[in-house]
Amino acid sequence: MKTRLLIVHPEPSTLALLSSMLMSMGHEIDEAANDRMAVRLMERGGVDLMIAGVDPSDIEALELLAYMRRKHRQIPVILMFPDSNPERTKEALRLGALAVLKFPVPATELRAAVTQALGPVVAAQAAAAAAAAAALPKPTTQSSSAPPSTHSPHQNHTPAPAPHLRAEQLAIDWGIVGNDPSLRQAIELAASMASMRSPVLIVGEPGTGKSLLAQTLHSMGSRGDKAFVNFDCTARSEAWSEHEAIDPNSGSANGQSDREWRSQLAQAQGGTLFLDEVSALPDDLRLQLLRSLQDREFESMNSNHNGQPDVRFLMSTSENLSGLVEQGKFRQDLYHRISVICLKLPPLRHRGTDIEQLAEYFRARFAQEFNKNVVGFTRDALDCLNKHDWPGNVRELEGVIQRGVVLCQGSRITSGHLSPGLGNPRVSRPSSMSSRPQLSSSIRPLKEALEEPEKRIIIQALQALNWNRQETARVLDINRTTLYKKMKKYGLLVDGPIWVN
Ligand SMILES: Nc1ncnc2c1ncn2[C@@H]1O[C@H](COP(=O)(O)OP(=O)(O)OP(=O)(O)O)[C@@H](O)[C@H]1O
Repeated sequence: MKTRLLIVHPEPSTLALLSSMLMSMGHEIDEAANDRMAVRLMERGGVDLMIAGVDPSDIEALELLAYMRRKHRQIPVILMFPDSNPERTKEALRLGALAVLKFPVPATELRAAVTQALGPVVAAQAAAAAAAAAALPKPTTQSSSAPPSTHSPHQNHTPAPAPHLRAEQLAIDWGIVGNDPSLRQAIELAASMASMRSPVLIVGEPGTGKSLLAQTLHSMGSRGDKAFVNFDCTARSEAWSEHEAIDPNSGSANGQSDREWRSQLAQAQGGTLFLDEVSALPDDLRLQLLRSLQDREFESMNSNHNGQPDVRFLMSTSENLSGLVEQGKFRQDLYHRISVICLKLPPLRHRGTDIEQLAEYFRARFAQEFNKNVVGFTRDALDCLNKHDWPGNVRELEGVIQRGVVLCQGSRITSGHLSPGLGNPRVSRPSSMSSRPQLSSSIRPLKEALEEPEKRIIIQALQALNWNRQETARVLDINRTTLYKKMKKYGLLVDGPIWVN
């Protein structure tokens, strides 16, 4: 799939230089010496990215950008200024420029900016190709408020409730592939609150795209050009439990958590602090979070800023937080504050045709990355993908397709290029895990073969101990974080499908 770039610059020699820098990436290039020519080429259609060199001191420097935002909102624009001009840069970013580079620009930097800008475009092309390949019924003019249909990969391509253009649009705008109604609902809700300051909790199984959605929510809003600080609560909790094991006297009393919290807030000043897997946040930091949220409420009630850092909190969880509250394992007061706005991401196995769209997207991405001429999938490979349960959700699919592209010697990925065991009958979910998984008799890598008995032992212990993790970790003689990670890996984290509306 070729992408077309439009380069705009008044200097013919610069135009030629930029074209030669980018042509080697395999893009088709159009050139325009001025705004008028650029507009004409835009109206002809087919352009995926505009790169324009402008003089920031020129009063009309941002006219072309403004035109692009008015008429071609989805097409990214990269500007190049010959001199640094922070004021104009800020204005250009506010108007919607994807990036402002200083010209002359090193070829590597320019190519990196172009690759980044075209990521969503490639995703959109892949989504469109996947939709076409799946030969879905023609989209109707159904409105997006129509009730969402329930999708199952077993259903034979139930017509999607909204036009596929919609999926394309999502991919173009935010690099999120998928047409599932619940996914779309979550993204639309995210878009509507992107510039608000209120905390948002993103809920979904591991690998469903919670971090991607958090990053998108941040980038879409008014804080998009400020810091996005990702705080991995599980890693923090693990580091902390190791520290405790070495020094049992250390803890919150020594003020370390206070310093750590302040440092995170300082880093995220003006932007977003994303607490990934918030239920793993250690108790002392939960208290810090609660205080920060309370201070925020106090501040807005009194409409004064009492020196609190200006940080928006986004959080994710793959656990049933209300269940943890009931079991006394998560503070109720904190839960009420963080769960006011809750975005729910559906598991991949409930997302019907999204499996094929995502597979096509990752195939295109990895084929480009590894420079391989892998153009699609055989029917048996698609059957395998559709039959699988995807406990690791989109992340698992991404890994499977990456492997498929690497192993594929021909032009299409076959079932043989996919992971062994994929397409076997679906494994049961945590709620119906009474039966033991069968051990395969085929010879496989040891690490992979050991996963099945490990999973079975963990399930047995959890069931025997009524899913009490602390007890289970004690009985299995592993620490709680290790148990948590293994549960996450095997798709055992969720007590019930809390993200299904
Ligand atoms: N709809 C999507 N379109 C394209 N890529 C996606 C989509 N959803 C997830 N991904 C990709 O799948 C991978 C896993 O996504 P992400 O890390 O956001 O999941 P997560 O729910 O935060 O996982 P975890 O709970 O394990 O932290 C990432 O590489 C992400 O870019």
